[in-house]
Amino acid sequence: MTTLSAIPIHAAQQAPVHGETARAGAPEPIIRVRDLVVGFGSKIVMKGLNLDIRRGEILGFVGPSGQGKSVLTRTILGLVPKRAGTIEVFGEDVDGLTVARRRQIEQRWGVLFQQGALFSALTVKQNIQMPMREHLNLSERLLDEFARLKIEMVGLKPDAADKLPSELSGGMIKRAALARSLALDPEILFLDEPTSGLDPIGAGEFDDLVATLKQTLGLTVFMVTHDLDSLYTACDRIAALGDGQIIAQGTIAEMLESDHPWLRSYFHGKRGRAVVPQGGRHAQA
Ligand SMILES: Nc1ncnc2c1ncn2[C@@H]1O[C@H](COP(=O)(O)OP(=O)(O)OP(=O)(O)O)[C@@H](O)[C@H]1O
Repeated sequence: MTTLSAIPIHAAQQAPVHGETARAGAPEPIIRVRDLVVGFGSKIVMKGLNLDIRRGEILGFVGPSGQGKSVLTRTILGLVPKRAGTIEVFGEDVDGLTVARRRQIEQRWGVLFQQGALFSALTVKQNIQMPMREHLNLSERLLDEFARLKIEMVGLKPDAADKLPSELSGGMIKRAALARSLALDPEILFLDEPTSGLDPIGAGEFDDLVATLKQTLGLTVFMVTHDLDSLYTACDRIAALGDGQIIAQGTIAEMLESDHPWLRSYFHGKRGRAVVPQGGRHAQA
């Protein structure tokens, strides 16, 4: 690593923010959702949901299809309006934020949406640099150096920098999109089904990468997933959504003990049973 690689973008570019708590001493949880109600027309998707995302954890978020996992993510990100309830991010109620403060907070999270979302006309390097250009005022030399670091961080070869998304495999696209979500050195990563579309080996490698990044960068990760392997190998805790509320949360061991019918069929059904013997790397976290 070069000396430059040790410089966090935050330190170089972002002035301390009023009321900011230092990263190491921040209060838990990093995100706190209370009594959340979200709906579209007459359809109510969140019915008084409560959830904490704790600093430094990988929280796997599961639940039947169409129950609102993506909607919750998008609501926390401010992309879907809520009807009631509170969302606190980094200890601040998002309802009270000024536009400028909101923008500062948005720089502290990275998002990897399910539909990849790399710009097809831009190279990997240009994709990664896009959030940096939008939020930071860096020289071209620093932009190139930071993009190079992000590419290295996600395990892509340096020559991926100048490739277009169409020249990459599915796994490489996921890694490039992850590199872009890390562009601003976020504290939280939101991953929406990050291993969907990957073969089991590629998915396992991606899970390992996320777990490694969590350790090395001190990230908090909120991961929407249907992937049982991810729950066993990467997640510290799991929260399950059902009928607009959290029906259970805890370690994989605790989820396995749940009597809830959906959780029983999810974890103890045919696919769940197939995964159990190979899992457990993080089961006792
Ligand atoms: N913009 C929208 N307008 C109307 N309804 C919406 C909108 N976004 C989501 N919904 C509805 O909200 C519900 C929850 O959708 P969501 O995509 O969050 O489910 P999910 O749990 O992530 O599903 P999956 O596991 O299949 O990805 C669905 O019934 C969906 O049709």
